[in-house]
Amino acid sequence: MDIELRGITKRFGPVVANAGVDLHVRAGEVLGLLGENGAGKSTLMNVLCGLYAPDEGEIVIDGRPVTFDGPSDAIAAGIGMVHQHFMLVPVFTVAENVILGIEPTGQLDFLDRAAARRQVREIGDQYGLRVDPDALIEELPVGVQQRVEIIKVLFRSADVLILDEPTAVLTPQEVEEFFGIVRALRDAGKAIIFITHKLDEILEISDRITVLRGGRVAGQGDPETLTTRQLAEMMVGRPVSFDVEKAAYAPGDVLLEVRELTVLRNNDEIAVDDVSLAVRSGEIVGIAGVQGNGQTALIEAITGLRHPAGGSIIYDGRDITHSSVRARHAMGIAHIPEDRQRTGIIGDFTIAENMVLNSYYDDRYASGPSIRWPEVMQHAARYAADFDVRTPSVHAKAFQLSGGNQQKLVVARELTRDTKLLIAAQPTRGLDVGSVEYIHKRIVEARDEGDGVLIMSSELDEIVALSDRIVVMFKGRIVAEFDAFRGPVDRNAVGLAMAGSVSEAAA
Ligand SMILES: Nc1ncnc2c1ncn2[C@@H]1O[C@H](COP(=O)(O)OP(=O)(O)OP(=O)(O)O)[C@@H](O)[C@H]1O
Repeated sequence: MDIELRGITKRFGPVVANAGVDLHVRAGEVLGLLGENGAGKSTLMNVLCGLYAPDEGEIVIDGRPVTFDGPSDAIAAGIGMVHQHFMLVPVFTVAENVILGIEPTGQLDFLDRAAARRQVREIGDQYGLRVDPDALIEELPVGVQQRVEIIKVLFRSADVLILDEPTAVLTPQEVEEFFGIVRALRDAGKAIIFITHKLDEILEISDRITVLRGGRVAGQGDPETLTTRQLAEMMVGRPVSFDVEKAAYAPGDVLLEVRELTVLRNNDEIAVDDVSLAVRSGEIVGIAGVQGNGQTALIEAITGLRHPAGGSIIYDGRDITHSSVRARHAMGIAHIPEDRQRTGIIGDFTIAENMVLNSYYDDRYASGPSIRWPEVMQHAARYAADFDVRTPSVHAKAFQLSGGNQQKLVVARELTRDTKLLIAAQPTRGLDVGSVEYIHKRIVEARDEGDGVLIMSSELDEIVALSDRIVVMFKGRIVAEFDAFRGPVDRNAVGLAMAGSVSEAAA
C-alpha cells in the first residue's frame, strides 16, 4: 500500500496547524515524523485517521484519491493508529479488547471469543508480538499492553500503522523488543509512521525522516547520514545543547524528609514499602526506576494526592503527612504531575486561568474575594512567552494546545511560583529537544538558587544529567543510591538496580 497526503491544510480558527503538507509513505518502510511541539504532527495524523477533515488537500491511496467521513472509513481503508494513551478496558482480557467494537452482534459470543483468541495467537506468532489472549489487561505491564494495541489494529487488517510516541512509556529493554516488532511489521510489508521526540530512536528505526515546522514540511532526512545534533537543529531551527551545566554542589539544610513511608495502591497492595529519603536545599535528588515500582505513589504521598498508610513526611521542619494539597502548595511545594491531563491542567479553562490554578488566591492575583484579572493576564502572557507555550493568546483554552505545549504550561506555572521545593514527575515527557533543554536549565537554576528538587523520570539520561544524588526504586523499596556529585555515575549500574539486580549494582 502506498499513501500520499497532498497539500493538506488544516486550520483551527486563526491557527494554521497544517499548511500545504505533502507526505508520502510506502509499504515496507518506516517513516520517522519529527517536529517541535505544536508543529502539526498530531493534526496531520488525525487527518490521515479520518478524525479531522482537511480544509484543503487530499489523501491518495495507491494512486486513488479517497475521502474519509470518519475514523471507520480510515480503518476500512487499512489505516491504524496506536495512540500514546492506550484505550484498553482494564478488566477485559486481551482477546476481548481486540474484538471490542467490531463484534457483529454487540455481544461477545463463544465463537467470537474462540476465533479472536486464535487470531491473537496467529498475529503474535507472525510479528513476534507475544501476548496471552486470556490475560487481563490490568495485570499486564505497560509494554505488553502496547503490544495489545498493535494487535488490535492488525486484527482490523491495517496496512499503515501510525505509532504516536510509542516508546515514551517503555523501559530501555522494552524499547529494543519493540523495535524488533516494528522491523518485523516493516519486513512484512506494512507502512509505518513513527512519531517521537527521541532523536536517537528515530535515527535507529527510520528508513526516511520528515521534519515538520510551523505546520509545513521543514525538511527530509536520511537517517544513515544525519546526526542527532543536525536533526535537532532541523527541528527547532537553532543549535541545541544536550549538556546541562550546574554550579558546584553545595547543599544546605534538609528540606524534605520522608521517614519510613508506606503507601498502598487502590487495591491495598503495598506500593511504597518503608521508604526513607531526604532532599536538601540546593540539590537535585533523582528517583530512577521502571514504571510501576512505587515512584508514582511515593510522589503522590509527598504532594498530598494519596494518604500514606504509615510513616511521616517532614517539610521545612513541619510534619505535613496529613496536610491538604492546597496547604502544601501554600507552604512552597511546587509539583509537576506525571499525568498532565488528569492532575495538571483543566482543558476547558484558558491558559491564563491554568497558569494561576494553584495561586489565584495569592495577594498578587486577588484582592479579597475578587481576582485581579489584569495581573493574571500579565503574568500568564509573560511566562507563556518565557516557556515558549505556542498559542495565539492566553485566552485560548488549554485543550487547544498541542500535547507538548500543555506540558510547558504546567511546568511554567510550577517553576514560576514562589517555592522552595520542586517535585517533578516526568517533567519533560512529550517535549521537543529545544524545550527539554530550556526546562532542564530552569530546573538547574532553581537548584542553584537554593531550592530542593526531587525529580522522577523514566528517562535514565534525564536523571543522570540532572541529579546530584540518585536513588533507585524497585518493588516499592529504595534498592540503591548513587552519589552523582562525586563524579559520573555508572549508567549500567543504575540500569541493573532498576531491573532489581541490587548486589551487582550496589554503589
Ligand atoms: N482542537 C484544537 N483547537 C485549536 N487549536 C488546535 C487544536 N488542536 C491542535 N491545535 C493547534 O494546532 C497546532 C498543531 O498542534 P499539534 O497537536 O498537531 O502539534 P504536534 O506537532 O502534534 O505537537 P506535540 O509535539 O506537542 O504533540 C498547535 O498550534 C495547536 O495549538
